Amino acid sequence: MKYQDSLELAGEKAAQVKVFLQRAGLAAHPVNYAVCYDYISGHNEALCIAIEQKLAAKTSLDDFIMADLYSRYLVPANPQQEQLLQDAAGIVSRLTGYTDLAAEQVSDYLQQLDFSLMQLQQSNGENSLPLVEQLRQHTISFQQQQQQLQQQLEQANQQSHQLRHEIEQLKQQRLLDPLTGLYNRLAMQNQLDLWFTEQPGRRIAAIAVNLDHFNRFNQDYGNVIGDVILSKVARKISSYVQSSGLPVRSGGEEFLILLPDVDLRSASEIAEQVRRGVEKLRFVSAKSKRALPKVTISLGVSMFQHTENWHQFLARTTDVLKLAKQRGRNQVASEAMLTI
Ligand SMILES: Nc1nc2c(ncn2[C@@H]2O[C@H](COP(=O)(O)OP(=O)(O)OP(=O)(O)O)[C@@H](O)[C@H]2O)c(=O)[nH]1
Repeated sequence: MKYQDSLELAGEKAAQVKVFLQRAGLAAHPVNYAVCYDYISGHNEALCIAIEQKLAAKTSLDDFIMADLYSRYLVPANPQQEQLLQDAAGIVSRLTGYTDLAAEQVSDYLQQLDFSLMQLQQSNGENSLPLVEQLRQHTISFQQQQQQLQQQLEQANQQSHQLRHEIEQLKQQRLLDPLTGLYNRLAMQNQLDLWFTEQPGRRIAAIAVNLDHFNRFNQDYGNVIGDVILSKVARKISSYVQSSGLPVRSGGEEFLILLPDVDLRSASEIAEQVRRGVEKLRFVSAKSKRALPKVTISLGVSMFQHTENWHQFLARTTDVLKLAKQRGRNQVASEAMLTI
């Protein structure tokens, strides 16, 4: 069991959770409550760090952020994964069973063979026909057993192929954001680790992208339309990323484009193209057929420095993005501006 708090302790924590949720203006529904309870308990270190970072950055926690924290740090194992693991365990145990059975059958047959040969030797040719017949029967039954085993092995082999395919699909899904289809933070982490270990001196640019005044958009038009906007903007962003780059949904309404072998100038040009592309998007409400307001994005561009780790790199890129916000939004800021 995950929680083993006494009734008294759980009551104290519940009171703290209530205060926390009230201060943050969050409803005490199960997701918010679970995230908050874990945070107050302090055992889930990764969750605590994530919340502390948000609080330090004065990010107001809302339902989306809480749902994101829930799925990232609290969500129980995915049932599909559980099923695959069970299937895999089933196939492995069946294969082990077949191997044991095959070894047993071979050993039995060899014993029978030894025994029959001994009897044949001792009989000196007399009464050898029934012995040969017995041996023939043993051989036939052994052949039948082996054929049956062969069929079972073929079946297990087919199932293991299918399983491998499903595992591959699941691995792929684990790396994708379900709303936008872009890569998620896990994929980004993997990719950055790969680039840095494969080629430590490699040039890597990052473009942080954030929708402008998206909170207002959500409030005015609702979260469902907000979601549609997010996925359309995501699609636009990825249309500017070549196959070598990585478009990522790094947070709720935040994206990141990682570009290997690109310098600051080229990355800034790409960022500007993305900005213009998104600005040109037009959205019409399916219900009222009325045009929705223009959506704009702010972008921050920086280059990886080999004296920093990738957390620092991404944090610096976010700082550059903040500069674009401060300068009035709907624009690109580059790290070169930070020193001006
Ligand atoms: N519809 C929808 N909204 C989301 C999602 N994830 C985050 N958001 C919303 O994005 C908004 C982000 O708001 P803020 O961080 O205040 O930023 P902003 O309003 O975009 O303002 P600036 O970034 O300063 O221009 C919040 O209203 C979140 O609820 C999502 O998956 N779907």
